[in-house]
Amino acid sequence: MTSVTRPADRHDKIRALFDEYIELYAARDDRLTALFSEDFSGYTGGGSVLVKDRDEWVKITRQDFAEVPGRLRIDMRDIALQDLSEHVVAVTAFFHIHLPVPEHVLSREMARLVLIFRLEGEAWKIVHSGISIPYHLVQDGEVYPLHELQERNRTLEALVEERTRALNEREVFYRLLTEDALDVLWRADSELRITYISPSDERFRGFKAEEVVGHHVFELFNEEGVAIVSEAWRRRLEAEREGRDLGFVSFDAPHLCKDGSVIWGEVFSKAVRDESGKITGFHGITREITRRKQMQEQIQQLAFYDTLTHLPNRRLLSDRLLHALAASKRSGRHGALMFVDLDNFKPLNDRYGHFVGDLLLIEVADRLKRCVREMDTVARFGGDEFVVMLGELVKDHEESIAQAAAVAEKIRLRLADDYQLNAAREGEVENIVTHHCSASVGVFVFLDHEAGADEILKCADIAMYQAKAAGRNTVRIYAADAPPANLPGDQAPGFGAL
Ligand SMILES: Nc1nc2c(ncn2[C@@H]2O[C@H](COP(=O)(O)OP(=O)(O)OP(=O)(O)O)[C@@H](O)[C@H]2O)c(=O)[nH]1
Repeated sequence: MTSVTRPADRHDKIRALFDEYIELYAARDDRLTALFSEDFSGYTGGGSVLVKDRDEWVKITRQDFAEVPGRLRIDMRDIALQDLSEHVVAVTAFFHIHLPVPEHVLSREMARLVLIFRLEGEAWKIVHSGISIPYHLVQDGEVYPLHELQERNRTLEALVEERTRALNEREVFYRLLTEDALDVLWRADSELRITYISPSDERFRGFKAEEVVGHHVFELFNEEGVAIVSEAWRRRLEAEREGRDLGFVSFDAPHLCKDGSVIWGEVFSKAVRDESGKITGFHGITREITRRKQMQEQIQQLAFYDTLTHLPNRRLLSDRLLHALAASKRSGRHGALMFVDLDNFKPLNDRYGHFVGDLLLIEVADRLKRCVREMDTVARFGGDEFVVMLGELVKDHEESIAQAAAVAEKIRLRLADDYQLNAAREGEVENIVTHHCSASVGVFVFLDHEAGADEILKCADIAMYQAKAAGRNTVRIYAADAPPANLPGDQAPGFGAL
C-alpha cells in the first residue's frame, strides 16, 4: 500500500535519506547500493554515458570504492529538494569532494549531484543519479581522474620527502641549538610560570626540564637575581601602563644551580601578545656569562682598587669625593678629607725589605678601615700615603671639625700601636718582627666646597705637612689662615687628569 505524506514530512524524510546516502558514500560503505531502485539509471561522473542497469551501476560504485579507498570528506555547499510529484522528489546538491589524497584536483571543483527518489511501496528508492563534475582529466574507464591523481601524488611524495629531509635537518639544528648550545631557550605564561625550557638548562644549572616546567620564573634565581628580575618586571609593567612596547629586555642576573652554586646569566626576554596586543606570556634566551662577569669584576678591581691593600685607589677616591660634594650640597652637611702619611716608613723597607713593608701597609689599611664607618672611604693614595674621607658630618662647621678631629686622633693612636709582622719568606720558619711606626694626619673639613676636589685634597695635604713639620705622629686641621704650604709644584697632590 502506498502512503502519501504531507510535503514537509516528505521533505524531512528525503533529506534524511539523502544525508544517509552522502554519509554511506563518504564512508565508502557498500550498504549504499541498497538505496538504489531495481529500476535505476544514472550518469557516471567521468563521462556522459547513461547507465541503465542497477547491477552495472553497483559495479561502477564498487570500482569507485576500490579505486579510492578510505573515507572522503564531502563539503556541502547547497542543497534543494523539489517535488516532481507526490511520489517523486528530486534532490539537487552542490559540494566539494575531498579525497583522502592531499592536494587533489577534485577538491577545487564544484560537484553537482541530482538524485531522484521515488516511493516504491513503503520505501523511497533512488531511481536516478546524475553527478556532474568537470572531469576533463578522466581517462578511459576511470570513475575518478586517478592517473592524474597518481601523477600528482608522485610529485607530492617527492615534495613531502624533500620537506621531511629539510625538517629533519632543521630538527638536528634545533636540537643542536637547544641541547648542545649553552644558551637556554625558555617560555613562560603571563603569570611567569615556566611552560618550556630547553634541555641545555641541565648543562647550565643542572636541572632537567621536567624539574623546572610549571615552576615560577623566580625559582631560577638566587635572592639577588630575584631582585633584578623584579626590577625588570616593574619596568615592564610601567611601560605597559604607558602603552610602550619594550621589545626585548635584557639584564644580567645570578642563577641558582641544582648543586647550590650560583652562576651568572644574561637574559633576553620578550613579551608574547595575542591579536589584541594583550600579553599572553614571555619567551627568551639565557646565556651563561659567569666568566665574563668575573673578568668584568677583575677589570673593575684593577681599575678602581689598589692591588696590595684592596682599598679604593686614587681614581675611585676622586669619584667618591665628587659624590660626597654633591651630597654635601644637597644636605648642607659637612664632609672631611684626611691625608694620612706614615712616618719613617722607609727604614722598615730598608731593614727587612719591601715584602715586610708591604705587610705593614696591609695592616695599616686594615686598621684605618676599622677606625671609620662603613659609609666612609679609606683609599690608598700611593706609597705610604692614605686618604680617609668622612661623609655626612653635621651642618655646624665647628662641630664638624670637632668630629673629624676626633676620628683623626683615633687614627693616629691606632696606627701608632705596635705592629707584629712576619718577616719569614715562603718556606722559612715564622719570624715575627715588632715594628713601631706612626702617622701624620692632615684634616680638611669641607661643605660643598667651591674649589672642588683638587683643592680639598691640597688643603688636607698642606695640613698633613704641617703635622710632619710639627714633629710627626701629629694631627693638624687645615685652617683657612694657615701659612702657604711649603709644597714644591710637582709634589702638590691632586687627581690630575683622572
Ligand atoms: N713596601 C713598600 N714600600 C713602598 C711602596 N710604595 C712606596 N714605598 C716606599 O715608601 C717610602 C715612602 O717614602 P717616604 O714617605 O719619604 O718615607 P718615610 O720614611 O715615611 O718619610 P716621612 O714620610 O717623611 O716620614 C719609600 O721608601 C718607598 O719606596 C709599596 O707598595 N710597598
